[in-house]
Formats: sequence, C-alpha cells, structure tokens
Amino acid sequence: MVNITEKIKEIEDEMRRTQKNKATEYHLGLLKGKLARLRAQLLEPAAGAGSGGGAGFDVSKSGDARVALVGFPSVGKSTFLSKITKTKSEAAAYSFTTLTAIPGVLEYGGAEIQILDLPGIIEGASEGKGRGRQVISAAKTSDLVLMVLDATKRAEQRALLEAELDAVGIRLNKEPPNIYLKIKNAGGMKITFQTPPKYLDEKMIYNVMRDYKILNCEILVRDENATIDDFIDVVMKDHRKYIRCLYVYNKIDGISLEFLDQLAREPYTAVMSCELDLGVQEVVERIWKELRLMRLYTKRKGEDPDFSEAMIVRRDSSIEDVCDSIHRTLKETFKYALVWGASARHVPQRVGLGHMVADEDVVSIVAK
Ligand SMILES: Nc1nc2c(ncn2[C@@H]2O[C@H](COP(=O)(O)OP(=O)(O)OP(=O)(O)O)[C@@H](O)[C@H]2O)c(=O)[nH]1
Ligand SMILES: [K+]
Ligand SMILES: [Mg+2]
Repeated sequence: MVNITEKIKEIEDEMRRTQKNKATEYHLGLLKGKLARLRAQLLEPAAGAGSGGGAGFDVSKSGDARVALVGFPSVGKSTFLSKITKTKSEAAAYSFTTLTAIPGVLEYGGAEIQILDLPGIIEGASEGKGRGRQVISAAKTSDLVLMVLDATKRAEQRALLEAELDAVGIRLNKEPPNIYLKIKNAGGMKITFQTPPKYLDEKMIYNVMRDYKILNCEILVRDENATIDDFIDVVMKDHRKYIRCLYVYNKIDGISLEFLDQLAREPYTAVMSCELDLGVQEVVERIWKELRLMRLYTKRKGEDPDFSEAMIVRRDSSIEDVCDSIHRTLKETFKYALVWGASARHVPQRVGLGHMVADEDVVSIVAK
C-alpha cells in the first residue's frame, strides 16, 4: 500500500504535469482538494506513533502572546533571541545549532511576549524533513510568525519557507475567505454566488464537495475574487490557521545600500543586523505593532489609575472582553464602566459591555 507521503507526491507530480487551462481547471481543482485532505492526514498525530506526528515542542505558552522565529539554519534566530530577551540561546556559524524550542520573554510596553527560538527548517520540512514538522507545529500555535531571512542569501528563501508553511495550512497575512459553508444532513447542495465569480463556478465546487463526500450543504460565496484554493480552505477550516507574519531580513551588514533600501520597502518587512546592533529595536517595535495588543489601565473608585501595571488585551476588545480577562464572573455583577482615553467621547464616558476600548484607555468597572 502506498503511504500518504507517496500519494501526496503523486498528486503533486500530476498537478505539475497538467497544463493550466479552462479544460483542466476542474480536474486541477479536484486534485487540490485531494492534496489538502492528504496533507491534513499527514499532520494528524497517528495513534501510538512515536515521532513524525503533528505535535510541536513541549513548551507551554506563557505571557500575553507568542512569537515564533522561523527560518533556514544560521540566519540568526538564536542571536536575535539572545539580544532581545534575557535567555541565551546558543549561536554558531554551523547549521542546526539549535535543536529544540528555546523560549524567551520579551518585555514591552507592560506586556510579556513569549519568543520561541526554533531549529532551522529546510525545504521539505512540511513533509517531515529534519525537525520541520515539529517546528511548523510550533509556528502554528503562535500569534505572530517572525520569518527570519538572511539578507545576503538568494531571494527565493522567502517563497520556499512560505510554501512549507502553506502546505501545513498556515496562511500568512491573510484573512479567512469570505465564503459561508454550512454542512447539513439532507436537502442536497445549494450554491449561491453573491456577485458573479471570476474564478469559480458551481461545477468546480460540486466536484470538490463530492470528492469530500459532502453532498448536503449550503454555500454562499461572498467574494467575487474567491478561488478554488480559498474554497478548499473553507472546507478544511479546522486545519487552517491565519497568522500574521513579519519578514525580518538579518545580516544587512553584508549587503549594499541599494539592496537594503529595496528590501525595506517590501510589505510586512523589517531589516536588521544583530551583529552591528542595527534595527533590532525597530524590529521589537514592529513585533508589538503586528501583535495588535493594547494596554489598558484600571482604576478603582476614588483612587488614581494604576499606571504601574498595564492590562494587556487584544485589539478590537470590548468592555465585555476586559471584564472576562479580569475575572470570568465579573460580567454577572457588571453595572457600567467609566472610560477615560481615546475611545471616550467625553471623559469619563459611562459605557456598557459593548463599548470598544482603545490603546492606553483607563477603565473603571462599576459593579451592581
Ligand atoms: N554578519 C552577520 N552575522 C550574523 C548576524 N547575526 C547573526 N550572525 C551570525 O550568524 C551565525 C548563525 O547565527 P545563529 O544565531 O546561530 O543562527 P540560527 O538561525 O539560530 O541558526 P540555527 O539554530 O542553526 O538554525 C552566527 O555565526 C552568528 O554570529 C548579523 O547580523 N550579521
Ligand atoms: K547556526
Ligand atoms: Mg539557532
């Protein structure tokens, strides 16, 4: 019996051989669907299997957010960790110096951000080369992927890494596709397009769903630009993770100014030299920004706000989220909140649970 890895290879080969045109579009879509399913199977930790499953490293999450350092060997991941945290992770000029996940804590703006230094990965990581799969599983648990790249190496490294992460269902700097799918017990398949689709049609969707053996469902495609890949992502949504990514080019001490300028202009990108201590602090600031965290300060009635300790919440948090992160039953006795700061129309503004807070607001919860 052929194993999953071989089946994946067969499908990938067939996709490469198949010319892309209107006539082969349906077949290619079907192959993509099969491939997505096999890859998910490959990552499923097999019962009783010792290694090679989908499990990451045994490091528990701590702090307000987790950032994973992902990159090829010797790009400077450990050097960077040692620079921005108190943790010392061994750095050396040979590949695979780091063999396991090393956590460090970055303190920034009152937040504690866990930084995970990881072993370098190589092409084929998603299929289990090296510690690839473990590294990728660790990346999947992070709130931000910091892709560390060597500015002196060829440009393809970035696309290669992205392909490895993509293969295991990590979608970088992307929103989930705007497609609604509800699986039902009966009633057949109902497919609706809100606007005429540019890259999809009913037959393409139907083919994939039949292959997945999902024949009763309701589908509403809201985005005219949605592709069959987007649709498969929606079907496989339990295996997809949408994570923000910051691309960091290290070792800029070894490149020309023109090239540096070009790299620095790319989206979601920062440049640094750990060796010369150039740009490192800027990268830390970008990490904070990309994590989209906010600092709030709480205030008790009749007292001054406590600015010594910030409360860290995600962006797009409401007073309800604030209550939940203080105590899980606080909501039950909630009467109203007083807010000072950018989110308040006048200070203090008296607000309810639905009020959206802003960075550095002062919040006072009044209970019944
Ligand atoms: N020129 C230059 N060298 C650097 C810079 N940062 C790190 N290095 C060197 O690059 C080499 C690899 O650094 P590491 O921190 O071990 O790289 P890594 O990505 O953790 O490597 P692995 O753990 O093996 O995957 C070391 O010799 C570092 O001294 C930099 O900004 N410029
Ligand atoms: K190294
Ligand atoms: Mg290392």
